[in-house]
Amino acid sequence: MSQRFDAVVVGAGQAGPSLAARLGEAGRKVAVIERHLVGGTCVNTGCIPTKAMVASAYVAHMARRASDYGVENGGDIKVEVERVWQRTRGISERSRQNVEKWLAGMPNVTLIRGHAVFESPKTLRVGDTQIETDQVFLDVGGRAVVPDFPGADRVPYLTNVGMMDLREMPRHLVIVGGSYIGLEFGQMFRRFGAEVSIVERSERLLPREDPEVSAAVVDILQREGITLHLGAECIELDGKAGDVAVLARCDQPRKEVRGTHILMATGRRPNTDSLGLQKAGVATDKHGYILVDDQCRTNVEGIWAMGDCNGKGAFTHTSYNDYEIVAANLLDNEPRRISDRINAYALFIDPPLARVGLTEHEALRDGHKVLVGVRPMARVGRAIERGETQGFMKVIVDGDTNKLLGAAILGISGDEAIHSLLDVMYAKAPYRTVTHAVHIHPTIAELLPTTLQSLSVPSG
Ligand SMILES: Cc1cc2nc3c(=O)[nH]c(=O)nc-3n(C[C@H](O)[C@H](O)[C@H](O)COP(=O)(O)OP(=O)(O)OC[C@H]3O[C@@H](n4cnc5c(N)ncnc54)[C@H](O)[C@@H]3O)c2cc1C
Ligand SMILES: NC(=O)c1ccc[n+]([C@@H]2O[C@H](COP(=O)([O-])OP(=O)(O)OC[C@H]3O[C@@H](n4cnc5c(N)ncnc54)[C@H](O)[C@@H]3O)[C@@H](O)[C@H]2O)c1
Repeated sequence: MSQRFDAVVVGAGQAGPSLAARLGEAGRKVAVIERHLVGGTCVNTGCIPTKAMVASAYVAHMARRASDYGVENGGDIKVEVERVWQRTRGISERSRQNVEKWLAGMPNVTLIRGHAVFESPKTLRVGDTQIETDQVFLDVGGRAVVPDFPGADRVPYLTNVGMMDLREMPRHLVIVGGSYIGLEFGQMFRRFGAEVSIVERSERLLPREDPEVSAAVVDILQREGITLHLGAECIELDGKAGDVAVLARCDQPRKEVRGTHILMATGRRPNTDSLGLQKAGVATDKHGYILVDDQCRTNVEGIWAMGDCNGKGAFTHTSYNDYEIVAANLLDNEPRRISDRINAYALFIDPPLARVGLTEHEALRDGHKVLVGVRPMARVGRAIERGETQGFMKVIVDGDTNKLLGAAILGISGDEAIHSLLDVMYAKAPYRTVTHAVHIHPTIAELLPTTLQSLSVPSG
């Protein structure tokens, strides 16, 4: 069978459905091809279910701390794992169903289920169906990458996908990789009652962050009883279901961390290896990320790549922004670009780590005249009143231009408060815009002006 569309979107993750909607509204006949679950990683096995679980873990944590607030709840807290999963699944499934309904109601858009492969730049195959089109928009995302550790072929392990199907509470979860996935799952499972060990190759957690950020995150996790093994080299896996071990062979002395379950959180790779990109002539880098220009165009006329698969971002908001860029250029005559994007993300441990722009290290490396302001959360009224004073806020300003270069807020509600700095950075306004703004009392953002009034040249 053969079908013809004006445009084909491959992947119904964070960029694809929104672009399909715009193209359909513009009168184009559009196919969206999805091989698995509509909504992609974020909705089904990523942001949405993990943040739902983080919320359960937070409640468990605060319930244990209830008496700090003068509330007695009768002693031991029991986490009913099956109910946590039911709640999580419910939230994720409703989100997926909403996207499915949205797609089904889009004018001029057809959802085709199956795995798409290029046969030529303007021809794709999905099973027995050949699809001819003028334009292809790839939004194929990525998946967990598991290094070729000795033992990985015989020792059972989980990735973020398997974590969603777990039905029992691990007695001891051993996590390889101490970054977003490892730290978010690590803290939540510790709060659910599991023993948690994290094995990380780098000498410090989150090595891309400034050292005091890494140190504060280590402190937060260790206070909750998470065991960290940093600088772990030459990892091997051993054992069988229910009794597994992660070994760091090159360490002196050699390390062995035994547990009941292993979670691999060692990064992701793009889903571009089974897409037939060679048949279309689409170029990738050596890791398989599709090479794109500043407006998500590949090297082949009529083919675009958006989201995690182009390697220009690894977040839901960057994937969605890629859609906005493509739509603006194609449909609105507005030349939006990836390079206009300011790096921003949050690590959703509790308290969260929110980041925008450059770290202090990056700002110094780039030759800026760096000024830094720091304020511990223990000196932020709202954090004191809430009894959640871990962490600090740090702002980085260019002393020549008076512009904000970056910020980190490791602290309660930092993931929200940081947007008042991010928006000023997008506006390219001087940092004094923030110091002159009157913020609401008592909030976390209220102390951002004060932090900016304490700028000085960093000592180290
Ligand atoms: C555990 C976890 C937690 C996360 N938490 C956050 C968070 O809190 N905040 C945040 O911003 N980001 C988070 N992320 C990252 C976020 O999920 C991704 O950046 C985002 O989903 C990328 O969207 P995408 O559209 O590029 O790809 P995806 O969401 O991966 O969608 C790609 C889609 O393409 C389909 N597909 C692939 N190949 C084909 C093919 N050949 N034919 C047909 N269909 C195909 C896939 O089935 C999938 O549905 C998290 C990720 C993980 C794993
Ligand atoms: N809050 C969020 O926005 C959020 C949450 C979860 C995931 N994500 C996305 O998912 C992606 C994947 O997250 P991730 O944490 O798996 O990957 P990552 O690439 O961020 O980190 C991988 C970690 O594993 C370590 N590692 C790699 N190889 C190792 C080895 N051989 N031995 C020991 N340690 C090793 C690395 O040093 C690193 O710390 C991220 O890029 C992120 O964008 C985002």
